[in-house]
Amino acid sequence: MSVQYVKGVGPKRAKKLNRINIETVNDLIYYFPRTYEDRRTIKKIIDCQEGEKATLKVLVCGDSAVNRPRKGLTITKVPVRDDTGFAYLVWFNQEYFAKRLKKGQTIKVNGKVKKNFKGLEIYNPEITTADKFDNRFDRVLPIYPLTEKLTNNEMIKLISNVLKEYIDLVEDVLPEDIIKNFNLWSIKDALLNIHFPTDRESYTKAKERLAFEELLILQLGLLMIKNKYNIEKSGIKFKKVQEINEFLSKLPFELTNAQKRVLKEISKDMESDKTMNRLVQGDVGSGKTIIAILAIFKAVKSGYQAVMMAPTEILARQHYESINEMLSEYDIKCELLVGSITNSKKKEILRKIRNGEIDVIVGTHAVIQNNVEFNRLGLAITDEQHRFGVRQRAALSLKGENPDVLVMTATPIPRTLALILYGDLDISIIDELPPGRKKVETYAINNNMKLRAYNFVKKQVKEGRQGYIVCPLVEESDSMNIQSATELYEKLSKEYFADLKLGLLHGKMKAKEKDEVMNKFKNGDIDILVSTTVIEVGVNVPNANIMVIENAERFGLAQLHQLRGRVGRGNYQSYCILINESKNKVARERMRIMERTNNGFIISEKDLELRGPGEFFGTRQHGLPDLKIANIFADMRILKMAQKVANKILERDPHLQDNKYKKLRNKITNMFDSKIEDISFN
Ligand SMILES: Nc1ncnc2c1ncn2[C@@H]1O[C@H](COP(=O)(O)OP(=O)(O)OP(=O)(O)O)[C@@H](O)[C@H]1O
Repeated sequence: MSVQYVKGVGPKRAKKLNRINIETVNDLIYYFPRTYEDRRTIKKIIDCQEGEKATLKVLVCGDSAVNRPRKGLTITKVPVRDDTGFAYLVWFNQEYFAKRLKKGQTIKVNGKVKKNFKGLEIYNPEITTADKFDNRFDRVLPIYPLTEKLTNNEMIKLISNVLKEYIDLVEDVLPEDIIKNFNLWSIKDALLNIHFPTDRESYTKAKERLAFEELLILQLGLLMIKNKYNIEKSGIKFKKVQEINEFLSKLPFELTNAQKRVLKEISKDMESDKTMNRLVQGDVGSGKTIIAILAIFKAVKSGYQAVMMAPTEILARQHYESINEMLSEYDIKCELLVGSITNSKKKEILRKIRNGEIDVIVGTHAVIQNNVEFNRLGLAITDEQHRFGVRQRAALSLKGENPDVLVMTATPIPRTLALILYGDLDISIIDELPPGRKKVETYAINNNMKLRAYNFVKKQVKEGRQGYIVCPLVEESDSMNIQSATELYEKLSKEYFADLKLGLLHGKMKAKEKDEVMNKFKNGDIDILVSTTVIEVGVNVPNANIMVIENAERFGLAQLHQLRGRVGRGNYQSYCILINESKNKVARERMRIMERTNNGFIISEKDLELRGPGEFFGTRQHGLPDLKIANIFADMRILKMAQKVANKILERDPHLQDNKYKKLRNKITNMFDSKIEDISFN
């Protein structure tokens, strides 16, 4: 039912709610607070800390003073005190508050504490006269994510209306035995308390129940996909290929121990009659590509075709080049299939894939289009770098008669977490870098030192190296990102680096232009590449040894690590300079982590520790469905519990056929966007 019909909403508010993706009554019920403010405890003035939000009970002890320091700014101050000290209530452009207050009145206030040389001030406080009950005070107040012209108080009203009217209609999807065994709250209690908890405990119980439900649905879905692959169809049995040894002996390097181990795991999977569904996780530069090439080699020499899908055209082309270079002398035919090739060429390639003249096809999503038909697809590799997802993976493997699937990713996450997150895949980890790699020296600096950083870049270029300058991330929109990249490029070409050759790379450029720029950079015709994060994934130019990242504080640690991985790929000492404009403590700590370590697994662990609420290093990056309330990192305990339960349920009822799972089944289909044919319910 449309949210418009909830008491207090109406067509106008409904529009505002639509903007935050609330369309139905159900959406509103499931619109959870972003945080809570505990307004039950009254603080004393003497105990107030700088920056915190505090609730105080104070006596108005003087008259208000209004100041107009400049046009458009009115500052209103009211002196107050309690038995421990003195403070000012301060409002900006809200004169009317002061008018309501009289000397000698006792009030409750809630606002942000500011301590400075003038003493203690409370900024823009909400107020209530102490004798009157006010539902914004004396309780745990939910704080909702809002949109323009929709206040938190309005939101609270709407939510309490919707709960009053509709809570009894919400169905519990969890079967009774699970609720009982795990001592969980009913869905009704959970929803009431997640919005309006009376204390910490009721919040915790509500959150636990909702997170458990969400994670159980996630785990069931993932495990069902995995089981579908593993149990129901038998896969291809690839041969032991002797030529691989010859291939390996001709490589200019020896595989690292980690690469050898992972290769063994893959070979074992490929030689068995079960379908391989394996994730290879490796830190940046750990040498995943060669592992993919070896798997392709094995597949083709066993008489099958292989396909590799990359997230961007640049990367597809790069993979194509390395694969072709290494495999062509073994009589293996490779082709590149990307959006930008001409129609006639495309037709020819499609024909050759169909009749089996091409052994290996490398491309972007172009390879999952309907018109691509393989002759005998045996191996599907996706280089995900967190851009693809469960669905694309499934689409690719549907192209063959149950081909083996290999997923490569360079987003290292702790193993325990990976096991759960990638519930549908087995996992191999390359946790060792090739010998001789030098640690990328990383420095976080502030804006004042930017010129020195640029000079350092210049010095490296004069010595024959190349560099990247990564533009700040503008979250609002893609077009703003491009604008900022273009502006920076123009500024730098005219000013600091007028004597050097600069290139610009961003996501909205035509594939052909991007290619030209990348090729020029690879060939050394561009000294410095100014770029958005399009270079984040996989680009390999070993002569580039320096990277400057502007506004580094806006990037996630995992992303900074990925970006930094573009340097330090050759024999030169490499550098990464992070320009951090934030004075925020967490931002500084994050920069320090980047300075201290080059190990992606450690970085991801630290990232988890530091991540505050609101910061999003969540499921979307991993191609998994969005979660509303559970946080796979913070709620590890619940996640493990959900995984255990999911396993138990599926052991007894692999397709969830029992009627008591009916509602759960619907939820699973919804979460996985209903499209996955791979979840089999019968
Ligand atoms: N065992 C090895 N010894 C020496 N060099 C190696 C070894 N394995 C791979 N390399 C080289 O290391 C470089 C990086 O490898 P590759 O491009 O496969 O990294 P990657 O794991 O895909 O990293 P990223 O995720 O950053 O793209 C390549 O130039 C590759 O030839």
